[in-house]
Amino acid sequence: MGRTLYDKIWDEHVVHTEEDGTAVLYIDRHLVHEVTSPQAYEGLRQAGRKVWRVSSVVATADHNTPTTGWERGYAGIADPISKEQITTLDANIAEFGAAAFFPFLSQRQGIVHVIGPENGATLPGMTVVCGDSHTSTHGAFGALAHGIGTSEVEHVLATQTLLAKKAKNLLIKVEGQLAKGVTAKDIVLAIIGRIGTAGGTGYTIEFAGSAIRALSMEGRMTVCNMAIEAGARAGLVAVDDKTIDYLKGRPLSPNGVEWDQAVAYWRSLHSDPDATFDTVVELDATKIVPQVTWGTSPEMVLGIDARVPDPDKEKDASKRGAIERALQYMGLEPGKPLNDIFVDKVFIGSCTNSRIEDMREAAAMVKKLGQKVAKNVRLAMVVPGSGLVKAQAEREGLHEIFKAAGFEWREPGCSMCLAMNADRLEPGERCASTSNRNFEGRQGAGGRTHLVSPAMAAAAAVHGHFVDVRTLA
Ligand SMILES: CC(C)[C@H](C(=O)O)[C@@H](O)C(=O)O
Ligand code: SF4
Repeated sequence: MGRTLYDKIWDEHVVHTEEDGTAVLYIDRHLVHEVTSPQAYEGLRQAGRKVWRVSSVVATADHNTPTTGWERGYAGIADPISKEQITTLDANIAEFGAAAFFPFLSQRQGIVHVIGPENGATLPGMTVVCGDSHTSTHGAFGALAHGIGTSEVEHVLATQTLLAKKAKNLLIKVEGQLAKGVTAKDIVLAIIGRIGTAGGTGYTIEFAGSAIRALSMEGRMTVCNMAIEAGARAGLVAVDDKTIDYLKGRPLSPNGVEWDQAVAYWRSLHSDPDATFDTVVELDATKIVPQVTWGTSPEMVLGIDARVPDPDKEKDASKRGAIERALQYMGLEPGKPLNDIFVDKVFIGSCTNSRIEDMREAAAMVKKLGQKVAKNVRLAMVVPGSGLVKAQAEREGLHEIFKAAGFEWREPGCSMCLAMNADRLEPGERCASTSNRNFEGRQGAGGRTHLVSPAMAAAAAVHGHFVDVRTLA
């Protein structure tokens, strides 16, 4: 019987399965950041344990790092708790070791889900874990990657294994060509709009179809990044030439004979033609329009040509209540066209959309519009996902386009994706954001988040309100 890509990677890594289905899974790559690792290392220390396979660990500081003031070094980290988390990671890696460590201020530092792939730390067929829910991102490389909790971080550090139960297989097929201006972010928001934030619960999602094949690796990472917002712990895309080309020559990628052997294996990393999925969902890419979230969950999303929903039209009482609460929090009136929503801040960044292609997409929109950030927008910021992305963008002159238009060009990190560092929304502020979560208070207490693509965020910054980027071509 044919196997899915998920089945194949799972089978390769199972060490043992209990009668109730609980499996011991071997872990190839462990990505570590400063938020979810301190207690795990402390646990090892107290038990007198070492890290089982130091060469599997790749670490960086990202959530708490400031995006300004790097010239002041560690003194530039204003918040004492942030500073402590960052220095604790430094000390833990110094004591326990890692294959690679990109600390605060280093040139390769960045968001863990950006630096993993760009350094070749994420390879096809691997099991990848990180104490972070957006680890699903790495599934874009045909790796089985998912987030784990702090106690599991300790377990993996100590044993190189994870206890897990196999999920079901969900195939999401997106067929057809995207319209101009419609991007990977719009695909994944449209998927979540369709299946809901619980649609993928209990599944590993494989994203397939011609629209997914046509995406760059960056685009595939954007899609897999938000698999977790669709309820699935892991998302996958089959390996193809793009995957292999992306990885060639990366610092931690294999080379020489090992590269050839690896590529031969990687080419088997796709679902067999006769593989069966527990559930199949199909989307027509030609019908996807630029998406904007209007509420406080990623599933509260509509095309830019829509209006804010009217709770009175919802028959289901609990859904009606959810819409009412969301609209109240978001300060929105039913029936308002989405393109009449004005924003106070714009954030282009996060592990969803801070790679070089996202920077290019946003810069191209700013350049095309040829105007400055609108007067009503208090702050428009672009935060590259890593030091390497920043350097590449600067080589291409993208920072000059942003700065000339009035955007701030910052140092890499999670930044305003979540309020764990100095970048945040003030109560009541409304933000066009390229991140992945729009929960209440996510970007700061009382802050209002609208999730969009980089092109949509750039256009909102210049116009001061949302606009359909398809009309700007
Ligand atoms: C801080 C971390 C544990 C968290 C996560 O797991 O995703 C964060 O990255 C987020 O995006 O909410
Ligand atoms: S950028 Fe945002 S979603 Fe991604 S790891 Fe950082 S906080 Fe989490």
